Amino acid sequence: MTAAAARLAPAGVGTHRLRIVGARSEPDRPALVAAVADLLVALGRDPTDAHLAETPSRVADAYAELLTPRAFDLTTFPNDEGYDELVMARDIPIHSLCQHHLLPFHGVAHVGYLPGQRILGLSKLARVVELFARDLQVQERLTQQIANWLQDNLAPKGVGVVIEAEHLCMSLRGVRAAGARTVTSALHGALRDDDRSRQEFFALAVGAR
Ligand SMILES: Nc1nc2c(ncn2[C@@H]2O[C@H](COP(=O)(O)OP(=O)(O)OP(=O)(O)O)[C@@H](O)[C@H]2O)c(=O)[nH]1
Ligand SMILES: [Zn+2]
Repeated sequence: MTAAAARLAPAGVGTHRLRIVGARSEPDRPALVAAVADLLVALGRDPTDAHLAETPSRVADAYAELLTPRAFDLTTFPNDEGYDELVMARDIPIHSLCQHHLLPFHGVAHVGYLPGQRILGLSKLARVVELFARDLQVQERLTQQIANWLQDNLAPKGVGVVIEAEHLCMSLRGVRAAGARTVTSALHGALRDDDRSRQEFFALAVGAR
């Protein structure tokens, strides 16, 4: 998925930076523009209408933006003080596109880890969420990808991810269960295997509301 195939050395001194670039193929813009123009015609609309004339290119740009994660530096620092409690970023806004209906799902992600030899720049937790959310997704895979990636690239003692999201395909159409939120989780290391750490993670992630 990313250029971060090289695992960050878990030990070592100083600040480490690893450039992360989403490696997904770029959408074919001309094909996308033509497809949206066809969609408008199929919907019985006049594509020369002043409001619709530029819609195919706007929609193409919108999809390209929604499906392209921003590149970032994965910055880590030595855990000099041996901090050994959870680091938790709660309520990270998350937006993605449902793979089944191409409609948005959105909500919040709670991402935590138990540091090993290095700690992560805090903003990077939200950046890793975006790295995988800007894709055609199902919520279960998205949750696992974030947890797996952090486990592989940060080598912490444990990682936990919870996502709470509303799927517009479930609220606007179909079953029309407006307000229903789907909750998924993925755990690694001590957050999966150690009962106390696991309970603490879930208490911090979802218990405090
Ligand atoms: N597991 C999972 N299912 C999802 C996700 N997003 C959407 N879906 C579901 O994908 C399913 C597709 O089912 P289908 O029966 O083929 O589609 P449909 O006829 O449009 O289904 P309804 O939404 O029930 O009208 C639906 O139940 C959606 O709610 C997701 O992130 N994870
Ligand atoms: Zn859907």
